[in-house]
Amino acid sequence: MSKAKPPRSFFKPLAIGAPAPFRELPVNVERMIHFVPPHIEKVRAKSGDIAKKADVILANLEDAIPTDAKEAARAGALAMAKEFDFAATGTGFWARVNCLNSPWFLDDVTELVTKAGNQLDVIMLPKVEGPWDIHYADQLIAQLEAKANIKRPIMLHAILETAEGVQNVEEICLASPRMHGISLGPADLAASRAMKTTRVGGGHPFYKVIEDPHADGSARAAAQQDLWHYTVAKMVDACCTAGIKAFYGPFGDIADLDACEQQFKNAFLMGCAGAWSLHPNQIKIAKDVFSPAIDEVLFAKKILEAMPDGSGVHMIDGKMQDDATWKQAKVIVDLAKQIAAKDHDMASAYGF
Ligand SMILES: CC(C)(COP(=O)(O)OP(=O)(O)OC[C@H]1O[C@@H](n2cnc3c(N)ncnc32)[C@H](O)[C@@H]1OP(=O)(O)O)[C@@H](O)C(=O)NCCC(=O)NCCSC(=O)C[C@H](O)C(=O)O
Ligand SMILES: [Mg+2]
Repeated sequence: MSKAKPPRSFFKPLAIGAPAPFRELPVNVERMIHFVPPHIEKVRAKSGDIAKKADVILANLEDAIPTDAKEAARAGALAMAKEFDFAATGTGFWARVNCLNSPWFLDDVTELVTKAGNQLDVIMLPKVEGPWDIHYADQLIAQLEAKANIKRPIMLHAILETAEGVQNVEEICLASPRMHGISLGPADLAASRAMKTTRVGGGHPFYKVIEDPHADGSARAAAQQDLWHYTVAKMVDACCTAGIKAFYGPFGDIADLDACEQQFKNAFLMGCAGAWSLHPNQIKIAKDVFSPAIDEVLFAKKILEAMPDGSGVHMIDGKMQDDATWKQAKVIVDLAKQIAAKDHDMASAYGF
C-alpha cells in the first residue's frame, strides 16, 4: 500500500538547489492553451502576434509532430523561448513533451529545463497513468532546475487520456505540489477505452436518448448526449480537491465553430478554467466562453453587495439568495476580476 509524504516534507524541493514548489497556484487567466507546431517555421513565427490574443502559448512536441520532425520541434520550442518575450504580454509559455516511455522524453525535458527553464511556466505531460509518472517527472525536473539554477519552479500539467489515468486521477492530482492542472485528452482516451469514435472530442450522433414511441407512430424526438460528461466531472472534482485547475482539451472539428463553442460551454459550466485551441479560430471562442457572461457577473455582484458578510437569506429579482449562492457569486466575481485585470474592455463591461 502506498503511503503519503509527511506534511512537513510535501513542499520541500526534491533536489538541493531547486526552487521550492509554489504553495498556491500563481493567479493566471488561462482560458485557452494555444497549440503551436514549433517545427513549422511559418507558424512558429506567428507566436508573437498570437500571444497578444491567447492566454497561453504551448509548443507541442508530442502527437501531431511527425517522428522525423521531433528534434526540429524541440529546437523550435527553444527558439520560441528565445525569440518571444511571452511574459511581457502576460502570456504563459508551456511545452507539451513526448510521453514518458518515448525515445524523446528525456531529451525534451532536459533541453527545455536547462535551456529555457526561466521562460517556461508549465510542462504538459501526456498519457499520465498514475502518481508514479508525476513522481518521476517531478524529481527529474527538480534535478535539472538545480543544475541550471532555475529560480522559479516549473509546473506540471497532466493529460487525462487513458482509462488507467482516469481511474487514478485523484492520486495524480495530489501527487506533487508541482501540479498545475489536468486536461482531458478525448482522442487518446477514446482509443484507450475502445470507444467507437474517430472524433477528437465533441458529441456523436449515435450517443443520444430517444423519446418513448408515440401511439400514432409519429416521429420520436431524440437528443445527443455529452460523451465526456462523466470524465469531466471526475476530473473537476479531483482537481478542485487538490486545489489545481481542470481544462477541457482539444476540439478537432476545426470547421465546426458552433459545436466547439458548445463543448467549451459545457466544460466552463462544469468547472473547467479553459480549453485547448488548435487553430487561431478557436482562440476567440475560448476567450468568450471562459469569461463569465456580463449579465451573470452583474447579477453575482448584486448578490455580494446585498450580503456583505455572506450570511442570511435575501430575495434578489425574485430569486432566493443565501450563503451558498453567495459562494457561487464569489466564484464568478473573482474570475471576472482576474479577467478585468488583464483586459480593459472586459473591466468596463463588468463594471470594475
Ligand atoms: C489543424 C491544422 C493542421 C490546420 O492548419 P491549416 O490547414 O494550415 O489551417 P488554415 O489554412 O485554416 O490556417 C489558417 C492560417 O492559420 C495558421 N495556423 C493554423 N493553425 C495554427 C496554429 N495552431 N497556430 C498558429 N497559426 C496557425 C495557418 O498557418 C494559416 O496561416 P496563413 O497561411 O498565413 O494564412 C493546424 O491548425 C494545426 O496544426 N493545429 C495544431 C494541431 C495540434 O497541435 N494537434 C495536437 C493537439 S490535439 C491532440 O494531441 C489530441 C489529444 O492529445 C487527445 O488525445 O485528445
Ligand atoms: Mg493525446
